[in-house]
Amino acid sequence: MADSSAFPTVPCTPMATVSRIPQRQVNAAPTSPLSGKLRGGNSTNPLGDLPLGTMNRGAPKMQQYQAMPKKPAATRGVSTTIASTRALDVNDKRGVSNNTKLAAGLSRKSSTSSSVSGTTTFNGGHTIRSKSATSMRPRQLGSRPGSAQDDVSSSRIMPVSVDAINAPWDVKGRLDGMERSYDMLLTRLNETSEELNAKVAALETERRGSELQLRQMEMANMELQQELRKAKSDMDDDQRRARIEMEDLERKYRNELDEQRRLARIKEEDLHHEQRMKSEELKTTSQKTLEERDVMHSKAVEALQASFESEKSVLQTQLETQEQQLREKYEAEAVSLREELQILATRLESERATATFEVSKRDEELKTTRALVASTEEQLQRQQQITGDLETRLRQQAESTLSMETTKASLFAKINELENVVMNKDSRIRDMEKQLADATDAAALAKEKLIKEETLRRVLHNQVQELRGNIRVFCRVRPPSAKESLDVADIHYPDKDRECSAIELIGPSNESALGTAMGTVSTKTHSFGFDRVFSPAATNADVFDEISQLVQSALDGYNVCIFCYGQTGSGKTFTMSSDDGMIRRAVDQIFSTAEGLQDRGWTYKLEGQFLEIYNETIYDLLVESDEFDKKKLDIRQDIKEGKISVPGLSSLRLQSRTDVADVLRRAAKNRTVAATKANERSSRSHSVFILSLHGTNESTGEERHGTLNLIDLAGSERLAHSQSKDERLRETVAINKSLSALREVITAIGTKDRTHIPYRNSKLTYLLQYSLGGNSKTLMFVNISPVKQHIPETVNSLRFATVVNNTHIGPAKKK
Ligand SMILES: Nc1ncnc2c1ncn2[C@@H]1O[C@H](COP(=O)(O)OP(=O)(O)OP(=O)(O)O)[C@@H](O)[C@H]1O
Repeated sequence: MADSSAFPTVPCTPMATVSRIPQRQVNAAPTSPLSGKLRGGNSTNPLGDLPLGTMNRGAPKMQQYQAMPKKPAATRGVSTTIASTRALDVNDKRGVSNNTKLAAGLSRKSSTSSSVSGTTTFNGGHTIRSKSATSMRPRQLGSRPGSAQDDVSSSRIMPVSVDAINAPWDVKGRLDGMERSYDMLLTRLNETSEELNAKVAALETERRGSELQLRQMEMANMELQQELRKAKSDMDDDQRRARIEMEDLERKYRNELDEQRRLARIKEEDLHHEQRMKSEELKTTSQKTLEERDVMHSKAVEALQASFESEKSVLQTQLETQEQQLREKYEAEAVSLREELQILATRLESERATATFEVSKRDEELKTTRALVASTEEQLQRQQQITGDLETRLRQQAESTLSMETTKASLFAKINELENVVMNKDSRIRDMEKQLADATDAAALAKEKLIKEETLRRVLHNQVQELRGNIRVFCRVRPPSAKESLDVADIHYPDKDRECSAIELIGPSNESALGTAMGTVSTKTHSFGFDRVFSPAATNADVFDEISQLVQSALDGYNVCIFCYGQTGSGKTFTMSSDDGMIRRAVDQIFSTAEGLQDRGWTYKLEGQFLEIYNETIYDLLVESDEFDKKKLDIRQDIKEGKISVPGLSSLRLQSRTDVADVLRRAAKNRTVAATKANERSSRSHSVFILSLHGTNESTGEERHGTLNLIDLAGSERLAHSQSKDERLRETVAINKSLSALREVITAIGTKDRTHIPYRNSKLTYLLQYSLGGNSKTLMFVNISPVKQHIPETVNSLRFATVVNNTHIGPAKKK
């Protein structure tokens, strides 16, 4: 039996190959190269490797077999049956390349075996002839134990020997021999499969050569056919001639033939008679012989039949066993194949899934690409449309350009005309411009002259003031706040469009006894005149414009004293110490002018001091905050030098506007600290900013010493009105004392007899001794409130201001 390992796994692909093999090739497997491959894939076919030559050589062997000494027909018949079964087996296996087909082949084999392969007839010469026997291979018939291997190794033909055919009726031995041959063939099959492949290739080459030869032969055939046609026509001619001759001869010999026939018929009848007689005799003899032989043959057939039956049953059993084994093997193989198939299917499924995924991905990409293509096409269409529109517009543009060219030409003509007109007009305009320029120059000259005259007027006015020696007084009325808007005093500015020096205050109603009896009410108008009156509309800039020349005097070496007088809340601090107040503006101007004077050789050194007089005590506003209030300062007079100093008072060098801003900030901070200690202290103290200027001229060697005192006085309310108590009372007394002293000093200065001027009555007057006493240019701001309720205080302030304004202090001197 063939080893199970001899059945290699049939791959899937060869199955497909098999299914494509034409049926003709399957049946004629040994001669087909494809069947060779098929055999290579199915090693269970022991005859599958028989080469073409071997198979072809089967015919002579068959003839040899037929020519062999006759065996008992029954024996040969059995061998033939087995051989034909094998042959069928081989053919079936060759034709079936998968398990299913193999199983079908096996079942077919079985049925074939049981029907004793085709027709078995007994001929007179005891020869068994069958269809299977004629188609089977002689080598199978001749296989026997011991000789098979040599035969296979020496040749692929199974040798057929007469001895084998005449071998004794050892069916088992013969079967064993056949099985061994079968095994050897199987082994050989594996060995020769490669050779077969090579041979198949060679056969293929041979086939191609044969095809070539066939084509050549076809060509030759065609030539031959042509010759044949020619020969045929020649032959037709000859035939015609021969027929005529034949007919002649026929006619000639017909009579002779008829005669001969008649004679032969007579002779035949004689012979027939004789033959019938002899035949009767022979028939009788033969009948006897045949009957004897029939009896003998019947016995032999019966014996053969019995032996055949037993052998058949043995074979049947073996066949079934083989079939069972094969079935099991094939089933196992089928299972493994199925598993393999399953694995392949799984793999295929996963590959299909991957492929599906890939396909879907590609689909997505395709969709995206299509969408992209669609959008691109859309864009292209849009672009084309735009291009079309643009072309249309271009055409329209070209047309309009053409028409514009025409228009342009006509316009050029018009332009030329207009240019001529314009040129004429230009010359007229130039004339007019010249006239205008002349007029403007004249106006500028007139304005300049006017300004100069105004300046001159002011200078002269100042000179007159200086000659008169008066302290100048500026009156400033602050605007009412939102709260005060319903209680505003009736204030008039009678010369607001001219000198701006008069102010009228309409007092409260007065009802006299007579007036009451008469039923009349009188109001008093308080009229005052000062150097300048500023209405609520005036800004600090407007105010500073009027005092800038006075500030300039400090650079020229004069002592300048500017102070603000007025009741609490009348606008003193706003005028003097606010961000754009007189201190800031005066210092700015001094720095600007000093910088301008550098060209003329002047260098200025500036120093600042800031003090506060509160309750007749002097405080340094430029010390550190924690030092404030700790240092007590006093005033010292240097009669020789003619100046007042405060020893220990901080004096800061001011080199820039920033330094001045720092000084003001520090002073404001200290005043805030002081305010927490004494409520509303800032209103109830005098603050004095002292700017000392020392100028030297390198070119001329001149020196100038000037002082600018900017003073924000405490509120000037009268004691009777203040209703103050305790500390507040003390403050008020101190304030009134210093302000009274100021009044007294100014009054004393204004008198003709100046023997005693009470400067030392207060710290304020003592400090301002040289600023008030004739060696100074002094300016007093009288700040007044616009509130009706404050009219009495306002009138009081204005009266004091009038006194000051009328005071003659003599001309100031340069130092
Ligand atoms: N010309 C002005 N224009 C606008 N507001 C002003 C003007 N003058 C004063 N004020 C405002 O009036 C209020 C009182 O002014 P300010 O503090 O200067 O008065 P004061 O006389 O210095 O008072 P005190 O004696 O208490 O220091 C402030 O709010 C100030 O801003």
